Amino acid sequence: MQKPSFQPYYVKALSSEQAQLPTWFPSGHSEEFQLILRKLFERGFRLMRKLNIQKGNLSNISKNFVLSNPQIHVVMLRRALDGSVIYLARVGSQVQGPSGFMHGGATAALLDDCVSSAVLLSGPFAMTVQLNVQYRKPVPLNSVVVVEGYIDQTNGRKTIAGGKMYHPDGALYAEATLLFVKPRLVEPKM
Ligand SMILES: CCCCC/C=C\C/C=C\C/C=C\C/C=C\CCCC(=O)SCCNC(=O)CCNC(=O)[C@H](O)C(C)(C)COP(=O)(O)OP(=O)(O)OC[C@H]1O[C@@H](n2cnc3c(N)ncnc32)[C@H](O)[C@@H]1OP(=O)(O)O
Repeated sequence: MQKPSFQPYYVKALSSEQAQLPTWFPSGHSEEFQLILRKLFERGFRLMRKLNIQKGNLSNISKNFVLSNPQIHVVMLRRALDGSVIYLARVGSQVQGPSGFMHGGATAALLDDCVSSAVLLSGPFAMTVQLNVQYRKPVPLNSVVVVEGYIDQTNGRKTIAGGKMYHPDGALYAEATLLFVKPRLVEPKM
């Protein structure tokens, strides 16, 4: 009798998620694709549909500079356990800074956006007031990068958060610390 083949849960997850993935992403059969997502699934991240945040007054958020940029294709994942967010992004050839490499401002924008998503999805509306980026290695154009955003601590209206951008094999490109402030409630005039 033929044994049923063992199919890890992420393979099933991948096949149901694939239909939603953008066409730029490496095909579902490519090893790179399977490997990146498998590692993220194993760490508890799950794919988020942009559709989930395209409802009502949140619709403008996915139109922002990073998420709507045709040169920065983003697939968003989130881990319910701690609210961390991952952007799996493919950086196009026109996001160039130094020849052949990604512009540092675009790196900062991607980090800011990913960490902002983690903050916004986990709590009340807050804005970035400080962003400190450490650039460790130049990011090649036309490559897939993993961007991770997480919250460190919240104290009153202030939230300290962090982000990392790395190659899918784990090599660090950049890391950032951010301060978010929830705007003061403006008292209505009587
Ligand atoms: C609407 C609901 C949204 C729900 C979203 C749901 C899902 C989201 C999903 C996906 C999201 C995707 C992407 C995210 C989208 C965009 C990401 C981009 C993020 C950005 O790109 S965002 C733009 C750049 N960002 C700014 O444009 C901010 C300009 N800024 C201000 O608009 C004001 O700054 C404000 C209103 C923030 C605060 O003003 P305020 O008057 O309410 O507060 P105040 O001044 O009193 O400061 C209170 C305490 O923060 C300290 N403090 C303030 N600033 C500081 C600083 N720079 N350094 C150190 N400490 C600072 C003070 O020292 C004081 O501290 P203390 O209390 O200890 O004295």
